[in-house]
Amino acid sequence: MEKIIVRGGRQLKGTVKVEGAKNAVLPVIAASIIASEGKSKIHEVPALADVFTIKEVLRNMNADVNFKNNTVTVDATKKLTTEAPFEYVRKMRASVLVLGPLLARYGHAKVAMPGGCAIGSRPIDLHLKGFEAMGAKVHVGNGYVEVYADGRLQGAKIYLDVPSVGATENIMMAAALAEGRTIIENCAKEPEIVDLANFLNKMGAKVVGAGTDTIKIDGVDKLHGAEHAIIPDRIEAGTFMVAAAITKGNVLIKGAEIDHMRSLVSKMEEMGVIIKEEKDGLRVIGPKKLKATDIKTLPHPGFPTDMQSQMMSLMLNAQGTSVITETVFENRFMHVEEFRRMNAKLKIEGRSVIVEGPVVLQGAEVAATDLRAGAALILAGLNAEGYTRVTELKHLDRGYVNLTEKLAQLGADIERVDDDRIVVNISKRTSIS
Ligand SMILES: CC(=O)N[C@H]1[C@@H](OP(=O)(O)OP(=O)(O)OC[C@H]2O[C@@H](n3ccc(=O)[nH]c3=O)[C@H](O)[C@@H]2O)O[C@H](CO)[C@@H](O)[C@@H]1O
Ligand SMILES: C=C(OP(=O)(O)O)C(=O)O
Repeated sequence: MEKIIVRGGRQLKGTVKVEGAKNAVLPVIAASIIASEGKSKIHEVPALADVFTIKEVLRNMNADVNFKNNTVTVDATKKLTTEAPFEYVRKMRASVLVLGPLLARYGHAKVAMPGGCAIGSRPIDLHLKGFEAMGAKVHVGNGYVEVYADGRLQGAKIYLDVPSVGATENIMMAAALAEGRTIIENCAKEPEIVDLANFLNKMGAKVVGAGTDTIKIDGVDKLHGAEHAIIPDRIEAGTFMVAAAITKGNVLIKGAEIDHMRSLVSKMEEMGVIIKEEKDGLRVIGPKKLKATDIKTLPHPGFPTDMQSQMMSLMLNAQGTSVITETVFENRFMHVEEFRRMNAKLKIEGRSVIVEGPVVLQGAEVAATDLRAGAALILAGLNAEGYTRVTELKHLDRGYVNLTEKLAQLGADIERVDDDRIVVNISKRTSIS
């Protein structure tokens, strides 16, 4: 079995470069299939398992997709098929993002219905409600969702009950070719929404308001391929920020975009972490003692749910009681049990977790319950006694490129092994002073 083995106690120092954002690249690649003319060239693409999955989804539909040197080229000018089977959606829920583009271009799309996952039930009712408002018919059956329209979709006013990232993206892409104006109210405001809108506009779409809570899209007749560079991954950047802070280290995170991470930066500063803006990124310096704080996950610009478990690792090292409240996903505390295996003092109360710190974490064999939980357990291992062995790495590989190598370059004692070797001589950590 593959696992990552971390021995705690090393201070991280040096520079690490952030990859392009997973949550931006997936919708952008999906959007590229709306183009009936010309190729799209997408730069700063991270070599993630999810990127390979979306590439296979598109190839399976008859698009030409190539991925080389962090650039993806898509030629979708041939007639595409309009189906994404379960084998892809099972691997990655974001496969549902082809619904909007296919519906816009062909008036038909059929995609396996995504189930729930380790963080919640994750319905797609708001995506479908948006399509229906634009005149599409929706049929759900036999594990598939099928959407179809007679003729062009019609622009509509759509209010989202919750500012769903995926629903905003799917509706924005469908509306790009609709007749007339679509207005999405209470939409998501994440930086990845802005990146998608920028890409669509380069393709010839007319999208305004991305990054605010109302987006207006004036439909056009067709879109063409475009060239675009993906924004930096704010969650990968945040993960390295926590790694620096937890090890009392000093790390320059190149490419980290402070404007995308204000809530995280301010919470980490509250905990005593020093964060300095430099020309090409953020320098993060861990304090001798971390202070406890509270966080509540919220849609952007609130605190991101995708940083919740990593913050739990940091809080376990802080002086005093911290409280984490998860409001975005109803079940994103699976990692609590794994942290407990490492001697963490955590109490779940409804949608909150009470974190008692500081605690001397002990290395243990733990499983990544989702991709961010995997990262959080590695972070905890960086300052734990002895060896932490993290399994279920398929989750981690969906969202992080070479995390082991990058942390090792910063000085962590970490390796990824592909066998069942038992680590003997479990040494005590060298203390981080
Ligand atoms: C590929 C990608 O970009 N993934 C991100 C995206 O996921 P994703 O787009 O799936 O997340 P959403 O913003 O849609 O989900 C937010 C909340 O809305 C609910 N909901 C969503 C859609 C819907 O039709 N009905 C409904 O009730 C969800 O169950 C969840 O409770 O945003 C999440 C919230 O920031 C992040 O954690 C994910 O990393
Ligand atoms: C939950 C996440 O992603 P996804 O929506 O792709 O599952 C994440 O990136 O933390």
